[in-house]
Amino acid sequence: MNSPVDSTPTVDPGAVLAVQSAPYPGATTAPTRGIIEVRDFTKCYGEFVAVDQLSFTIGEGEIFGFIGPNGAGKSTTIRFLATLLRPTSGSAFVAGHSVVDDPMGVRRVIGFMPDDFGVYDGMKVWEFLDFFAVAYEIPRARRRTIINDVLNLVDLTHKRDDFVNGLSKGMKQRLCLAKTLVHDPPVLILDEPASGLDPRARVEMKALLVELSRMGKTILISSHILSELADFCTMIGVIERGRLLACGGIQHIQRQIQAHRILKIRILDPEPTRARDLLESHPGLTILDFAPGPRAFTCEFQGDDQQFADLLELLFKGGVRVHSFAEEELSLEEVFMRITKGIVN
Ligand SMILES: Nc1ncnc2c1ncn2[C@@H]1O[C@H](COP(=O)(O)OP(=O)(O)OP(=O)(O)O)[C@@H](O)[C@H]1O
Repeated sequence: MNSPVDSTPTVDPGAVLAVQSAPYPGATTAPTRGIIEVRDFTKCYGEFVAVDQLSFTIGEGEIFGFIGPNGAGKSTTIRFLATLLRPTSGSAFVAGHSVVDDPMGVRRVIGFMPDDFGVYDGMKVWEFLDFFAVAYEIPRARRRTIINDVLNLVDLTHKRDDFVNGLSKGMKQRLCLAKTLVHDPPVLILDEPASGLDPRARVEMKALLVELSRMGKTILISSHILSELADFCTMIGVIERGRLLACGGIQHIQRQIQAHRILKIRILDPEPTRARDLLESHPGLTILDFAPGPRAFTCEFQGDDQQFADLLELLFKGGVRVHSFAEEELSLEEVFMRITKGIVN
C-alpha cells in the first residue's frame, strides 16, 4: 500500500473528534454514529482552500454518492479518507480507525479505487491481484481461491491469464475494483469508477456495485453526474468549491429545494381573472407566466405538500374550474444545477 504522499503539517489538535466506545473490532478510536465520519476536514494548498470544513457521516451499509463538478474537492476528500493526504485541519474515522492517527488500521478496512490507476507492464491479471493480496499479507494458501472469487465477481475469470495492458478500459476498471476486494474490506471508497466507460460498461459497473452493497459493503462513490448515482445510492452529498451544499437522501435534498417548487395550473374558465386574483392573494405564490392558449399559469410556490393541497382547495372553493394542477418535476440535473448554483443554503 502507498504511504501518505502529502507533506503538509499534521492535524490541528483541537479538531480531533472526541472518542467514544468503539463499536468495530480493532478500532482505536470510534466514530459517533457512522462507519465513515468526516469532521471539519479542511485542506489548503498555500492560500487556496480546496476543501473547507467538510463534515458528513455515512452509516453502515449505505451507498453514498459524492457528487460535485470538476474541481469541487471530491478527490481531495477521498484521498484524505484513503490516508493518502494529510489534512490542514480536521479528522475522520473509518470503522472506528482514525485516518490521521491510525492510517494502517484504516487501510485494512477500506478498498480504495483511485480516479486514475496505473497498471504494470508485463503483468497478468492474476499476478496483478496476487500482488495486492501479498501486500495485504494474505497467506499463499488462500490467495488462489480469493483471486478466483473476485475475478468471478467482476466477471473476468476468462481473462485470468491475460496481460493487464491488453484489457479494455471497462475490464481494467473492473479489475481495479477486484483489487479493492482481495482483503474483503467492509468499506469501499471509489473515485469516479465509471468515468470514461461506455454506457454498457457503466450499467455493468453499477450492477456490480449494487451486488457489493447486497454483500454488506458500505460504499462511498464519487461522480460529477448526479443521474449516474441517483438511482442506486441511498444517500448523496453535494460538494462545490470545497463546501458541502447538501447531504442526505435524494428526497430529503429535493425537500430542501421545495421553496422553489414550480407549479403548472391549467384552467377551463374562458376568463383567467378569478383564478389570477385567487393565486395572487396567496402569500407563498408568485405567478411567473400565463399562457392564454392552454390557459395555463406557471407559478413559483413556497410551501409543503399540505399547503399545496390547500391551494387547490382554494381554487375549487373560489369557483375556478381546474383542468390540471401539477408540480413541475425537476430533473435530477436541474436539482443538481440549483444546488450547485448556491440556490440552496
Ligand atoms: N496538489 C495540489 N496542489 C494545488 N491545488 C490542488 C492540488 N490538488 C488539488 N488541487 C485543487 O483543489 C481543488 C479540488 O480538487 P479535487 O481534485 O479534489 O477536485 P474533484 O472534485 O475531485 O475534481 P474532478 O471531478 O475534476 O476530479 C481543485 O481546484 C484543484 O485544482
